[in-house]
Amino acid sequence: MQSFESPAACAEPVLQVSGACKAFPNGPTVLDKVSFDIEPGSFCVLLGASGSGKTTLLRSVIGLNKLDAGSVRICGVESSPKNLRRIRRKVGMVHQDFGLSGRLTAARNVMSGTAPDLPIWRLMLQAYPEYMQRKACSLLSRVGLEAGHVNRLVNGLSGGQKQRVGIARALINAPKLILADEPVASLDPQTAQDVMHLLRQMAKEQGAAVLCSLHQINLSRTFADRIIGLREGRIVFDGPPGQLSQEALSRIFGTGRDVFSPSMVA
Ligand SMILES: Nc1ncnc2c1ncn2[C@@H]1O[C@H](COP(=O)(O)OP(=O)(O)OP(=O)(O)O)[C@@H](O)[C@H]1O
Repeated sequence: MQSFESPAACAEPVLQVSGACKAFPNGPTVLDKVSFDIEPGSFCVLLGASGSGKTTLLRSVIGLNKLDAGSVRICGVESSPKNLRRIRRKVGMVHQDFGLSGRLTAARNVMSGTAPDLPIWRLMLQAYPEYMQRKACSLLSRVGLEAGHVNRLVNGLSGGQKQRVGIARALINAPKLILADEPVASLDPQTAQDVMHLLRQMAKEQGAAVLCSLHQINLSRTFADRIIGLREGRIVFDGPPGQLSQEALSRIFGTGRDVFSPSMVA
């Protein structure tokens, strides 16, 4: 089996999801035999309506939800409790609600992304090595945060600025895979476009694959290399954006009245 330390790590698929099944106690099946691989560097959108299982799938990939059946491998290593620390070093996360500490500065939030590699005392004292501070500043500059905001508390930043910080934090460990859960859901349409563009550009630059959940059809078409359509926990479409026909959209979203509501189109 390939180890993370090997220079050739991740020549195989970055992510392999195999027969993933999940149901919550007394609830319906949320993931139903979900299987797919993601190749290095690919920008893959997980497209589905609310409740289709996108968040559950992303949480299962990183081991936050335990699967009832099936497996997840990241760079060939099984995502299991005993491997969790190693796995998380290879994965960056971008959250819908940014997942930042509002009372910490932008730079400190970015450095907190190095948690799996730092001794706990450094995290508690917020005592980050100088090279890490330089790296955080460099990333914040690359994601377009103005220099004057680097040492500002995140609470004082706009939504778009916060998500730039979130992307910089996801990148600080040079991940092979970025998991982004509805990363632009709370942003206005123009900022959503800008942030999606940035996420794609930064991931491509760094050679990271992305699995990004979205419910906006236009954003998926614009930014994805590949779209996986999820409906009621099943994959009902898997292909490039050019193949996302009206019929495929009906499979993903059904034919209900709100299928093509304006809120889906960013
Ligand atoms: N911890 C939980 N306990 C019970 N049911 C849950 C739990 N988490 C999710 N669910 C249920 O699983 C289903 C899928 O939820 P999930 O959040 O994965 O969907 P989603 O596609 O991400 O939706 P959204 O776009 O609204 O975030 C929903 O019916 C939800 O109510």
